[in-house]
Amino acid sequence: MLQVGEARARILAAFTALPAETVPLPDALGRVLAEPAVARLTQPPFAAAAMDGWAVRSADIVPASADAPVTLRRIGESAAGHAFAGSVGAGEAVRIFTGAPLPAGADAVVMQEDCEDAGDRVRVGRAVPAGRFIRPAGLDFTAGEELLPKGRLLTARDVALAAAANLPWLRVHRRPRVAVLATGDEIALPGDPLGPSQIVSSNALGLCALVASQGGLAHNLGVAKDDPEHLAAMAAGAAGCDLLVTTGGASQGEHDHVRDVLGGLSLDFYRVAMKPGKPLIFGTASGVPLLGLPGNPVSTGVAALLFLVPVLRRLQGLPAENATLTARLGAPLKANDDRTDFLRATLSTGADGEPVATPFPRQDSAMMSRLARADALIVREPQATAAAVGDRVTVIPLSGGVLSL
Ligand SMILES: Nc1nc2c(c(=O)[nH]1)N[C@H]1C(S)=C(S)[C@@H](COP(=O)(O)OP(=O)(O)OC[C@H]3O[C@@H](n4cnc5c(N)ncnc54)[C@H](O)[C@@H]3O)O[C@H]1N2
Ligand code: MOO
Repeated sequence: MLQVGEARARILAAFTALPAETVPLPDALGRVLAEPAVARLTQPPFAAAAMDGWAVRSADIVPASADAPVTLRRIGESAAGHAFAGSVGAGEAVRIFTGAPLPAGADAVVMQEDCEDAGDRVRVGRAVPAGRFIRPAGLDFTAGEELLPKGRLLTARDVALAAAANLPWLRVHRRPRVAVLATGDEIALPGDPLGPSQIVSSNALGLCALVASQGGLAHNLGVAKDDPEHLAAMAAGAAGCDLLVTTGGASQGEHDHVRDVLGGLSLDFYRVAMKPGKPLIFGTASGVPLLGLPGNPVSTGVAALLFLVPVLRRLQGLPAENATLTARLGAPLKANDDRTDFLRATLSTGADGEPVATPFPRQDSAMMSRLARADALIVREPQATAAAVGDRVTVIPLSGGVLSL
C-alpha cells in the first residue's frame, strides 16, 4: 500500500496551474493572480492635504503660537476635485480640505482647529514644519510598481488596491472544473422519496461545496448505479473537466466498479495506507484525471481534504500543502497500526495558552456529525507509539468551514 505522502506526490505530479483568464475586478475576489498586478497610476497622483485646514508656507508661521497667532491673507480654496490654480506667495494661505491638491508654493497644512477664519484673513495659531499633513505624490505607490505578486489569493483589500491602481480587470488562473459523481444503487438525491434501504447522497453535495469553497466550479453529475455501463455513461459527463471525483465503489466488493469500468482508465493506484480513506483511486479516465474517493462519508471528506484540496490549490497556482499546527493531546491515544490515522478532534486552548486537541472517543468513518463538529484532524504516523495527555501532536485545522461534508 502507498503511504499518504507518496500518494499525494503522485497525484500532484499530474497537475500544473491552469491558464490565465481576464476577469473584471468585482469577480476577482478569491481568485489567484496569474500575473502580477502593476499600478497604472501614481497614488496619490498629487501632493494632497491629509487634514482640513490651511495650506501655508511653513517659513511664514515660524513664530506662530496660540497666544501670538500669525495672520495670513486668504487667496483661495482647494477642495477635493477642485484644485486651486494659483500659487501661494509669502504671507498668503489657501483654505484646503482633506484629499485636495496642495497648491504650488505651499509646503504645509495647518489643521483648522489651530486656525481662526477671519474672512479674507486667517490667524494661524501654531507653527508647523514643512511637510506637515501633506501626503506626497506617490506616498502609497507609483505607476509601474508591482502591487500584488503572481500567486496571490485575492482578498477584498486586494480588490480595493487594484481599483485604486486603476486596474479594472486582472489576470487570474482559470477556475478548476471538477465533475462529481456519486455511485451506488442505494444512493438517492436529497429530496427524493427514499426506499427502505436507500441513503441520501450527502457526499456529492459536500464535495461540490468543498470544490466551491476552494475556488473551483463543481459539476454534479448525479448518481451512477452499481453497473459498469451505467457508471461509464455517467462518467462521460466529465469530458472537458480538469478532474473527475467519484465517491463510493472504490473498495474491493463485487459491486465496487469504479476501478474496473471507467473507459480507458489508466490506474496509478487504488489503496493508500491511511484511515479513514484506504480505498482511494487515482488514474485517468478517457483523458480526464480521476480521483476515486471511498464511499464512507468521513473517508470521502478526509480524503478530499488531503488530496482534492491540494489539487485544487495547485491548479490555481497556490502552494498545495495542507496547513498544520502543533497541539497538546487532550485525551490519551493507543499505539497506531501501519496506516496514517486522521482522528477527528475538537480544539481548545490549554492553561498555558497552547492549543489542545481532543479526539472524539468514537472514530467511525460513517459518523458525519462528528466530522462536522470537529475543529481539526490529529495526524498519527504509522506505528506511532501510545501517547498521553499533554503530548504534542500534529493537527490539520479544519478552519473556515473548508470541510463541510
Ligand atoms: N473487504 C473489504 N471491505 C472494505 C474495505 C476493504 O479494504 N476490504 N475497505 C473499507 C473501507 S476502509 C471503506 S472506506 C469502504 C469504502 O468502500 P467504497 O468506496 O466501495 O464505498 P461503498 O461501498 O460504495 O460505500 C460505503 C458506505 O458509504 C455510503 N455511501 C456511498 N456513497 C455515498 C454518498 N454519495 N453519500 C453518502 N453515503 C454514501 C454507502 O452507503 C456505504 O454505507 O469500504 C470498506 N469495505
Ligand atoms: O476509509 Mo475506510 O473507513 O478507512 O473507513
